[in-house]
Amino acid sequence: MSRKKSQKSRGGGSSSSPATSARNLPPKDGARAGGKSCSPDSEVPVNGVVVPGRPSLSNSAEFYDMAFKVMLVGDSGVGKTCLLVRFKDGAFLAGSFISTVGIDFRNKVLNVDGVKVKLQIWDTAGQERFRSVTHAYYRDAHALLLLYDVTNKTSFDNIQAWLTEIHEYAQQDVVVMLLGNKVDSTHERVVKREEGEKLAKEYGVPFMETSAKTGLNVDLAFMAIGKELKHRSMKLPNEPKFKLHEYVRKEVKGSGCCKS
Ligand SMILES: Nc1nc2c(ncn2[C@@H]2O[C@H](COP(=O)(O)OP(=O)(O)OP(=O)(O)O)[C@@H](O)[C@H]2O)c(=O)[nH]1
Repeated sequence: MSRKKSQKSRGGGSSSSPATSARNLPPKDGARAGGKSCSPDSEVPVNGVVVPGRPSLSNSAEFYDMAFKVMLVGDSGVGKTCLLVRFKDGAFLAGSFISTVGIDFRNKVLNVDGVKVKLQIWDTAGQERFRSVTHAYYRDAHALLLLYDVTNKTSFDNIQAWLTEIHEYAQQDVVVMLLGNKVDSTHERVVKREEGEKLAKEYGVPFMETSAKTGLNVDLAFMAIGKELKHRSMKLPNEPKFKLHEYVRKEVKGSGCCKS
């Protein structure tokens, strides 16, 4: 599958403008990027967790102890690619919006309490026409970051439909986190933080507002997922149970504050 993006106007929704150009993305780990090898590292899934048989090298040539698959989902234009690029490269892809075609992944190894946790992060296309492609990837996902755009009410209204889709296609115990992105756009905001919080509470999922532009809460979102997955898979006898909701509540920063 190609990871080229088709250019389209801003404003979200699921229009399907024809492809005109590819975005000048930084190099990616995913196989679909520039003809690099597509197969993830030689890892053996054990109880759904990808555990290397020996200290392993990831695509990004970093050792890790355990690996998990994380998917970014949500309407087209909510900022999934930008969130991933911010997390992976610490950069923001400003300029014209070029929509993802299909699906692609990038790796990042996090140090979670002394354990090297590799997140293989799949960036999906939000456009309706790619839905059947992304459905196939839900099954293997350990965590899903579900995004809406705080400046786009439709993307927020569609969260319910995304959750229904997740319940239909993902594993029952998949970790889901709701993210309200683009909080830097204060003047264009149409979805209040309280609305996001209420919806997340209704569905029992952790919630935070993020900005791929400023970096607000971006590292935190992935670290929270990494911590939850690591604790689930290790379950050390003397270790207190990790409480994802509590961790997020404690660590999250408000949009008026600082960078993550
Ligand atoms: N102000 C602001 N703009 C953002 C932010 N994140 C993304 N954008 C902009 O929103 C547009 C869409 O971002 P993408 O990351 O391509 O959106 P996407 O969810 O990957 O879209 P699809 O690939 O179509 O699914 C781009 O013009 C970005 O520059 C953010 O945090 N703040």
